[in-house]
Amino acid sequence: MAERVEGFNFEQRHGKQRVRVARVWKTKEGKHYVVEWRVSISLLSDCVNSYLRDDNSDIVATDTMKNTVYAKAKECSEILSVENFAIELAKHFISFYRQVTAAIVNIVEKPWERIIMDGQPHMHGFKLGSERHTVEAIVKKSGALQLTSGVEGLSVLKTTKSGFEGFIRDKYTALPETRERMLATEVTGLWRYSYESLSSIPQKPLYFMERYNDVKRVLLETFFGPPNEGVYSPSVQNTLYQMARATLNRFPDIDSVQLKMPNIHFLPVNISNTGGQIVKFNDDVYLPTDEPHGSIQATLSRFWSKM
Ligand SMILES: O=c1[nH]c(=O)c2[nH]c(=O)[nH]c2[nH]1
Repeated sequence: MAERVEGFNFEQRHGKQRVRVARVWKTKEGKHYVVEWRVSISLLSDCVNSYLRDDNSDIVATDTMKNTVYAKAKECSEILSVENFAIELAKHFISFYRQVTAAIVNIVEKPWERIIMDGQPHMHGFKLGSERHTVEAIVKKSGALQLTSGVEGLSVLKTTKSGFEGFIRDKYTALPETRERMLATEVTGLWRYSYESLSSIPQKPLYFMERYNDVKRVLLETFFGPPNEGVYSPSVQNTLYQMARATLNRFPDIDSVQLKMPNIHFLPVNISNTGGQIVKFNDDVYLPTDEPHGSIQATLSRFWSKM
């Protein structure tokens, strides 16, 4: 989106980051639903004069963008997925302002979950869960759409069925080979949907919310394996690939999956003093660490995907 300005190439965008909004919906029967979103907006718009001279006549004020988040939240009279809210916001900016050629809306949803008390879902009580649902919607004036959903902070750990063998050994290698270790990671996932226009997205208001839960389930099932036997992981790399592949195989409307899976190490504890060994590691006592950690990431796309 570069343009030529005074003999230079010039690219610009402006927006409002981290606008926080919560929205509550209440049914006649007294059941409440709540979402909390952190919304970031970035507009590609023809407002080059504001950079070149004292002329703000083409600027959509970022304060207006912030207000729009609250106004649109108010307008949503029915519960909707974070994806649909992002698309609604983006649609507003590209259709309302002649200057705006594309809107990029990123939202992170805070994981408020209905509390269950004595097996009974509470009508208006919620507690904070852990992993967060994310979305990026890019909408152009033409109606072209790029929709990417994701999950962040999905921390998982298994205490066995993980090993790491057969890697390069050289004069700096100290890591022993093993078929028995802990495997822990914090998954960040992004998946791009195949819908390429505003008119092609599914009409069901909670479609993408269900997809989010289904993708998470497939990622977790693949990471852990069946409850009793589990599944052996020969490396984080292989497990990551299996997770990405299972997602593409299961969901035909997802074209591309990116996974980041840091290898969070649990170090075996062995302690001795001159009197002998105080703690001898027997796959039982570990030193949990967060630094340093391995970093493993990959993107798997269908051949025809544009990601
Ligand atoms: O699953 C792993 N992948 C690696 O690339 C790696 N490197 C390492 O030291 N341990 C591990 N484990």
